Amino acid sequence: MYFISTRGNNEKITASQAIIKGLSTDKGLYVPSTFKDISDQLENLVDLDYKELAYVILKEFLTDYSEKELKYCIESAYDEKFDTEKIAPISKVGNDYVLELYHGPTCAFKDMALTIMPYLLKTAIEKNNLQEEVVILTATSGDTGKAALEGFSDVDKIKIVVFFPENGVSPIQKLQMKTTKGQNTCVVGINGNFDDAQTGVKNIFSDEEFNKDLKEKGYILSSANSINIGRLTPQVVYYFYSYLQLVKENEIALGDKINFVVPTGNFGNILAGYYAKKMGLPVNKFICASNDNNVLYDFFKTGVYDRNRELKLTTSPSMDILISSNLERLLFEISNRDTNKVNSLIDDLNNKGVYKIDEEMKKNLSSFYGGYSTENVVTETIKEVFDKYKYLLDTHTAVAYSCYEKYVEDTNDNTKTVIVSTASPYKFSKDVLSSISNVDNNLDDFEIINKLSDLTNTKIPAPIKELKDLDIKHNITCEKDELKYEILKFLGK
Ligand SMILES: N[C@@H](CCOP(=O)(O)O)C(=O)O
Repeated sequence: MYFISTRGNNEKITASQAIIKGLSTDKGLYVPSTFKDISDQLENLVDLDYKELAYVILKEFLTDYSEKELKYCIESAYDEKFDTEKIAPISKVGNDYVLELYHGPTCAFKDMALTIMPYLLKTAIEKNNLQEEVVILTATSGDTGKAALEGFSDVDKIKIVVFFPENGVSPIQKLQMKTTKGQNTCVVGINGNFDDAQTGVKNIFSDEEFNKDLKEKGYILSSANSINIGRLTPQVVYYFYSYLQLVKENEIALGDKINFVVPTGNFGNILAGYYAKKMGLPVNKFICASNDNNVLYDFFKTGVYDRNRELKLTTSPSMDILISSNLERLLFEISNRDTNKVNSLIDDLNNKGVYKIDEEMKKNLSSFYGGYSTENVVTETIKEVFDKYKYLLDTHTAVAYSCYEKYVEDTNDNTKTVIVSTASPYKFSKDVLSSISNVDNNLDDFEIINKLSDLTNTKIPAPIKELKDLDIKHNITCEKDELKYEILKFLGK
């Protein structure tokens, strides 16, 4: 197994090299050369715990890591940093299942990969005898940033710079990032949106002169976003894990197909599920749930991807995205790996902001269904689910839940369904609280959190509770064309 680019420049590199590089030289994304079908092994995997299963899955992708190296990375990641031994527990809500991916150190699904990625990258640095220090650039709409900062804080030979939209994340997400300790961390709020941050970072990756200059100074760049396969591949694990949990608990029989509903922004999470399907996981549909930024909904409906619209700020900020990076990896697969087609579509996206896939590619989208939810529906859903089941959804999971309700209404599909819950409701406490009760405008963020806890009888996650006592460590803002300057300033160059 090796990694190749979605844009077909004939580069073939190992997993550890791809993790160091992040993005391919031709600006494409690295994809696995093949997918190993493990459907005939599923029966033997039912009783494995999260770590054991992570090894079974990851060894099929990260083939240049030895068993010892991979097990070390897995053991170091999935430990008491998570507040449950299950790591990714499932709660039954009505007839459906909610896969809770927010039990890690920063209370969002990004922890599922960003707790292991620092170990994978450190091992990669050693394996490849890299002399330079790695500078991780991360664009975030709220969740990736903190999870990456937490994972890479004070890791030797690595520095991390996070760019977030100054006015496009929740107050708690912002506080989480700004209070990050670690001598090697830098957090910058930009006057722009997430797409500006992500495009800026991608442009820096492909700026030959800047990269050459950094290399002379002893640095190379990498990414902690899901464009990096070191981020993406660990996310495949929880799709298998949730399926096998349902088998173990006799909710489904081995081989039954299930649906997954995934709140989606950058398309990394849902793509990881699609990769699991390519490895033989029995999946009927992936329901791709968007908020008011419904560019993906339109794409699945019409085959046209059109980012020429205004980005809306919503109560589910982590999904406030119009350029879904990982869709390029899906284009690669649905075109049967035709890199000419991928290049032409991406050229159209870059030059005109819009592309249209052909009928053949559209046919290969049959595993997906696109849905979206408006702000009012999100609010109503949080209330409805809490009133009915006493289960508290965060705003992103509420988008998923309501898209699923609409899907059932449209299709009458009664396949068992897992709703992927991507964040703790406490990260979006004001919007969650105001969905179920009146909120006094004079309350500060922590009074809101306490009220939410009292009212719903749910526990405030420790990493959020402790934010109150932490000092602000980062207070930089910049314009969207000043990213390079901020990086150099941080590096002291
Ligand atoms: N939702 C993200 C945006 C970046 O996505 P990623 O999965 O590619 O890191 C965020 O919270 O930052």
